[in-house]
Amino acid sequence: MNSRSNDLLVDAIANDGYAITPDFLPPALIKALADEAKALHAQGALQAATTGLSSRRSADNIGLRGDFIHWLEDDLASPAQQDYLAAMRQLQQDFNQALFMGLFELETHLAVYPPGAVYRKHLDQFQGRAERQVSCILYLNEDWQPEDGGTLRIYLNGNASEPYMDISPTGGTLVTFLSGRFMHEVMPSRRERISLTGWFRTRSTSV
Ligand SMILES: O=C(O)CCC(=O)C(=O)O
Ligand SMILES: [Fe+2]
Repeated sequence: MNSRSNDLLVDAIANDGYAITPDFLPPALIKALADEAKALHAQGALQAATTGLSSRRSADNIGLRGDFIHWLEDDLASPAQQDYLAAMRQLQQDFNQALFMGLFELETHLAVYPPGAVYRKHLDQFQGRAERQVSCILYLNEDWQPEDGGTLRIYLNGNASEPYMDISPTGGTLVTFLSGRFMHEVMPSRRERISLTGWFRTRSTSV
């Protein structure tokens, strides 16, 4: 990835609040990250994701959010994960230099959505806690076809159900958007759907 593509991304965030960047990372790296997610899933090492601040999935939670996740830790990162983290550090620096965003750290997890799983309409900032500033979703799916479904639906006008835009989770595509501005939703897919999702944060604003 070159800095010119980051320039376009940063400009799009400044102008529109979101950016869609195909081929953010090279295909070999995307494949390595996808293989790691699949291996973790096969080992049963992924945890059922939860919503809000709770850490346990309840029966009705699964209808809200059906993915399985693995949080990345800097000191345990594989070489492929380190390459991803380095690209994200560069992006963080570019955001801070161009837009004075004061981004301070990245929290990130792998996510596997089994066929049919969804993540219902939500905002990535938890109520009363504004540290998550920019949501960054990198898709890891090879040969995703339109009929596979699994689009990310981003609502463009607050809580209103229209207008919206649908983005296919094609491997290598990075979607970034302002975490506090856009409600969004993961639609069901007929294939397993894999991603690496990160949030750039500012320092805690909660008291
Ligand atoms: O995977 C996606 O397209 C979006 C995931 C998401 O909204 C989240 O993890 O908060
Ligand atoms: Fe989200």
